[in-house]
Amino acid sequence: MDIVTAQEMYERDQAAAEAGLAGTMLMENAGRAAAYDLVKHIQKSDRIIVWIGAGSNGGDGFVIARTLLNLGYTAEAVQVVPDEKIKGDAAVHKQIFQASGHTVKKWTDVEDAEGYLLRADVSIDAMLGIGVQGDLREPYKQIVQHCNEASLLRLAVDLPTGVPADEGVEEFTAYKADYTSVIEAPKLSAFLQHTQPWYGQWSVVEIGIPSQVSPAVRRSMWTVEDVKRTLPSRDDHSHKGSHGKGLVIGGSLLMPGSAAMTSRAALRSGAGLIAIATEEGAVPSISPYVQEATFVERETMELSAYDGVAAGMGIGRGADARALVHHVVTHTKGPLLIDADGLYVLKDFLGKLEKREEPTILTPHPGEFAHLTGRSIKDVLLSPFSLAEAFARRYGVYLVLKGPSTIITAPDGEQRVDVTGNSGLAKGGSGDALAGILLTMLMQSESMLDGLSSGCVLHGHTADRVVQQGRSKVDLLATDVIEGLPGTFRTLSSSIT
Ligand SMILES: NC(=O)C1=CN([C@@H]2O[C@H](COP(=O)(O)OP(=O)(O)OC[C@H]3O[C@@H](n4cnc5c(N)ncnc54)[C@H](O)[C@@H]3O)[C@@H](O)[C@H]2O)[C@@H](O)CC1
Ligand SMILES: Nc1ncnc2c1ncn2[C@@H]1O[C@H](COP(=O)(O)OP(=O)(O)O)[C@@H](O)[C@H]1O
Ligand SMILES: [K+]
Repeated sequence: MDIVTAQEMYERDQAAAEAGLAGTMLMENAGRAAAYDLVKHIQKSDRIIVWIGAGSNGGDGFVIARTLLNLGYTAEAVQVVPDEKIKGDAAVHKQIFQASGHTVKKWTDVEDAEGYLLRADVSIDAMLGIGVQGDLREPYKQIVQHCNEASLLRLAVDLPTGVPADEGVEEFTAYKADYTSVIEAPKLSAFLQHTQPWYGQWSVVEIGIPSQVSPAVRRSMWTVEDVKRTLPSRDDHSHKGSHGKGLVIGGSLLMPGSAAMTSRAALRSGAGLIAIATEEGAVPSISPYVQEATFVERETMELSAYDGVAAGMGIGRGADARALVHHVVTHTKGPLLIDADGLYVLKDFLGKLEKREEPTILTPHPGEFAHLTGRSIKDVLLSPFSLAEAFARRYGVYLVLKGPSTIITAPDGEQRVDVTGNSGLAKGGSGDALAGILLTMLMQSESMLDGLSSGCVLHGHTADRVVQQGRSKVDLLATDVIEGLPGTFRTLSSSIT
């Protein structure tokens, strides 16, 4: 499913119009689709108020109110702006609403809002959508404030009023939705840490824009269904060499667990062979947890003997670590993933990545990405899509920017978003497990972007499954996720069980 900016959404609208789908038709589709989606959250006995704003989001509101009334719900349509502001397609739908025998109520002052809210169980926000610019003006601001304070169910259409569609906007006032029925495609703000909570839960309704005429967007969600579709199959005649021979360069005397978890996660994800290059003194602490792995000495490791290398977890941030990562970046000829401490020390010679001919994969969380880019974490969280794209293009790398919504960017700028996972993963070790899964995926997948995207979903989806099946978000450990992988593989593909 594509993820769009406001501009890209307007371009779709335009393409649909050129294909003959008039704006009024699209608005009818949008309103009806949203109404049928929203009623899943409404009881027949609920009293509903539909707030209608000045633009096309308000137009959707007239269609929604008419559909709800037709279905036998008790709904009031409240236009929050003067009549002259209702124009174009929205005016057509207002006309149809009235011609259907319904009355348009008006919001005139703040007491009105309180009165309406006192009588309602459910509020549907069809005030503003992707057209919002800057902070809310009156009367929207007051109405939003009253709605947010009232004890009722808050639903929204397309976007909660006031939430910007795009990234980069820090300050805004917005309607706090419990659920949002998103029109046609999710907007960037549905995935950002500071805007996503305003949506509540959300899902997307299809409104009839022919996908063949929609301008291509190189940004989409990657889901469990996509993993099922693209997961590498395990050939009956395969041998261990067929599934990838990987090297994990990680761990140290004080941080042995990281290398153990990355290696174990790689093996649990199907890697054929895993070798570990760690500090000699750490070997006895690591080997009991991954009996299947072999060990190689860091001084003599043969970097070109592997189908994939993952480096950096638990190596520390001192001069030795820096020299190690420098050596690895210079001499590894195959695909190379760098994580954790490796990213920290990489900063001084990032330029070297541009010269690599085989894929480089960097897997920072926002703090590590801020360090790599010299930006603040706040900036990273405000504009992760554009910063990730610029960085991936500049250094020619695959960038996995981790978080509740993980953004995977290819060197050509194509982006995927993984929304699986839960706050149980916000715990040391989760990133190490992910690095191991990704190491296997990068060795086995025909498409690097598909493989990395699937690796992120395998990780998050497994955490979700394990939490549903006995663990909680409080006690979940990275090792639980690793040991949950077999269950995930069993549910994903009958050909591998
Ligand atoms: N493909 C599409 O683009 C479709 C869009 N539809 C709906 O149309 C919406 C977009 O319509 P519009 O472009 O009219 O945008 P909006 O419905 O968001 O409204 C824009 C209006 O709000 C006013 N406004 C902007 N910022 C404001 C602020 N800070 N305070 C107060 N008023 C402000 C503007 O002056 C303008 O009148 C979508 O969100 C969706 O709900 C659907 O009807 C059908 C298809
Ligand atoms: N609240 C959350 N919801 C979903 N996934 C999360 C959440 N917090 C963290 N994660 C995931 O957990 C992993 C954490 O990685 P990282 O920050 O590198 O952890 P570590 O410090 O353990 O290496 C990432 O895959 C990230 O997407
Ligand atoms: K809205």
